[in-house]
Amino acid sequence: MTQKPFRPRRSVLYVPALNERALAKLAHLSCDAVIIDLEDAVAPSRKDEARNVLSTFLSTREDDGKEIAIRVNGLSTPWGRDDIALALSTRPDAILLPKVEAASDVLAASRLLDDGDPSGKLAIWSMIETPRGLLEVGSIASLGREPGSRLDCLIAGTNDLVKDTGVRATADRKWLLPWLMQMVLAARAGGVDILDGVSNDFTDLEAFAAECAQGRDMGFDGKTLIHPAQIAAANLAFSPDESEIAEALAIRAAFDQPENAETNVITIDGRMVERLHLQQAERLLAKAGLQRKAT
Ligand SMILES: CC(C)(COP(=O)(O)OP(=O)(O)OC[C@H]1O[C@@H](n2cnc3c(N)ncnc32)[C@H](O)[C@@H]1OP(=O)(O)O)[C@@H](O)C(=O)NCCC(=O)NCCSC(=O)C[C@H](O)C(=O)O
Ligand SMILES: [Mg+2]
Repeated sequence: MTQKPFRPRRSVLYVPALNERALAKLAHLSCDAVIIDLEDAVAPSRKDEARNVLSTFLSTREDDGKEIAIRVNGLSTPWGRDDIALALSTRPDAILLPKVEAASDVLAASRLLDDGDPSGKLAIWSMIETPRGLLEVGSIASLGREPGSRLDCLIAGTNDLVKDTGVRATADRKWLLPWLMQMVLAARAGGVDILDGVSNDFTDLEAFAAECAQGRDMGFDGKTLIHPAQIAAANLAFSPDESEIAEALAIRAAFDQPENAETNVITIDGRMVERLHLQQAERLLAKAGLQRKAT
């Protein structure tokens, strides 16, 4: 299977599609990706207006390297198909499907994209935010391993999960943690990225930094954000630090030695290092922008 090119998704900012002032700010923000929301951030009476604003924004913006996803409305709503048509005409990098409950939801959206985007460049990201979606997360994520699959990323929707399950949203997220770990596991099995849910209090940056650190330690690739004030902490938490980079470079250098070419277990600074650690090191170095040059 060919490896997908690495895209950093440390900080992924939601912006309501109707908020022109916020859209105009995006070019100056240092988030890795943006999700422009046509779903929950837009009232039902304003969906058409939001699509128009978004269309103008996407057709006039200059590419600044950020990944752009459009969060469409669900296909069972009156707006989902028009949102997908908009995505096909404006060509973001991805559409984000809300409230995905089964692999068939992703496949249905993928079929709608096939006619307008036969090359399969438009990726699909999927929210996991309902009890059913959570129970099906393994089969949803496993689509990522299907040849030609558009599924590229899962996103935890913790607000909807709290609403639908009745768990209390505590600062330490203790009731959500088992479900979040389930999502991480499913994403790894399916070979897709997984992003942590949002933190609604955008004024308590200390608590936010702690939540980012928790998400990083749980294995998330990045965090979804609601406010520009949250970008710096997410970028910091989900970037490898200097000592991790140094250690990974040492592992790469050790396995590059000709005498280790046929060796799977070596010692570095008194610690056992296996080839599996080399894979881990290469993934970390890719995150730090230090991937090996193609030969
Ligand atoms: C939460 C907000 C409504 C707060 O907005 P505001 O009161 O305007 O905040 P500030 O005055 O502090 O804003 C300062 C300037 O920053 C700009 N800004 C604010 N938010 C954004 C943003 N997201 N992207 C870009 N720029 C932003 C403001 O425009 C101010 O600039 P200026 O006007 O020039 O002074 C607001 O932050 C917001 O709307 N956030 C996103 C909300 C959203 O999209 N929600 C839906 C997605 S979250 C979700 O659904 C999760 C999931 O589905 C689940 O279930 O968990
Ligand atoms: Mg939601």
